[in-house]
Amino acid sequence: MSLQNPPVNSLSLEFLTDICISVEKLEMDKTCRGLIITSSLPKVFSAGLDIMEMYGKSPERCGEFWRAVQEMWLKLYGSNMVTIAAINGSSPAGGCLMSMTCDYRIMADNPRYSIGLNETQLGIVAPFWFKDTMTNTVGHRTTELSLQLGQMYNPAEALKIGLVDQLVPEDQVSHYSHTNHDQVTTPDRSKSMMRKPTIDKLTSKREADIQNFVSFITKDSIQKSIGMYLEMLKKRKR
Ligand SMILES: CCCCCCCC/C=C\CC(=O)SCCNC(=O)CCNC(=O)[C@H](O)C(C)(C)COP(=O)(O)OP(=O)(O)OC[C@H]1O[C@@H](n2cnc3c(N)ncnc32)[C@H](O)[C@@H]1OP(=O)(O)O
Repeated sequence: MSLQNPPVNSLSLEFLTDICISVEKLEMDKTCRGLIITSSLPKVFSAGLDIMEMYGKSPERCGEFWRAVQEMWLKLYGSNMVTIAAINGSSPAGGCLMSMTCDYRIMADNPRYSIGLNETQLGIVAPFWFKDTMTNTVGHRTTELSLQLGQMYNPAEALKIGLVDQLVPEDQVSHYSHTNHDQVTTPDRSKSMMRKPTIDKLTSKREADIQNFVSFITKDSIQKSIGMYLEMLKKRKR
């Protein structure tokens, strides 16, 4: 599955819906042995959630958006397929979350790229299931530090903390993803055994999580923080 939503593969409601439909189709296809997620765009795997979906939108629309974010996570984290993230560019926040849903992460060894949960930089606290996914990937202490600082990691740092499993030359990300994928035939029961408690936690609190998100994100103070962050993103370009 090659992500293609220019300019930066931000995860809008529409794009998330497309991703969910694609994953569902693959999941039902008996001939499909697994999934490699990568990006069709240069330099960016995914810029994470589309910030415009969280800025100046109605509570109803925010709720619909958040349900789609949850759905993407539930489908990928709970997938019966062998999943590999071929991270061929930067992958902040929701992009990092998406790659952490996979069984294995291969990243392009380019020091210009970064990966991590940077929500704190937007004045936002990462939701509990973002936090849980990271804890399951890199452990409690590293997650605590990482979330408190909104830390982004270059590929070497990401490898060191176990946020990614392998670094490869930029032009060989696809090759190595396929080679690794071929070595694994089918996920055994240990995958669902390890992930079930985390999945059940969100499933049982899904509606409350949507309500929390909507009331948090529509607060004036949070809207102001997001507005300032958007301004900063645009200024950085000039
Ligand atoms: C109680 C519970 C409450 C829970 C609330 C929690 C909610 C969840 C919160 C966060 C999850 C997220 O995923 S938020 C998104 C975070 N993402 C980022 O901070 C990434 C920001 N982007 C970048 O760092 C860079 O754009 C990049 C490294 C990804 C790519 O850099 P590049 O130089 O190639 O591109 P530009 O920076 O020039 O960007 C091009 C263009 O795209 C716009 N842009 C970038 N990222 C986003 C985004 N995530 N959403 C929407 N738009 C984005 C950027 O502003 C540029 O736009 P213009 O061309 O119009 O200037």
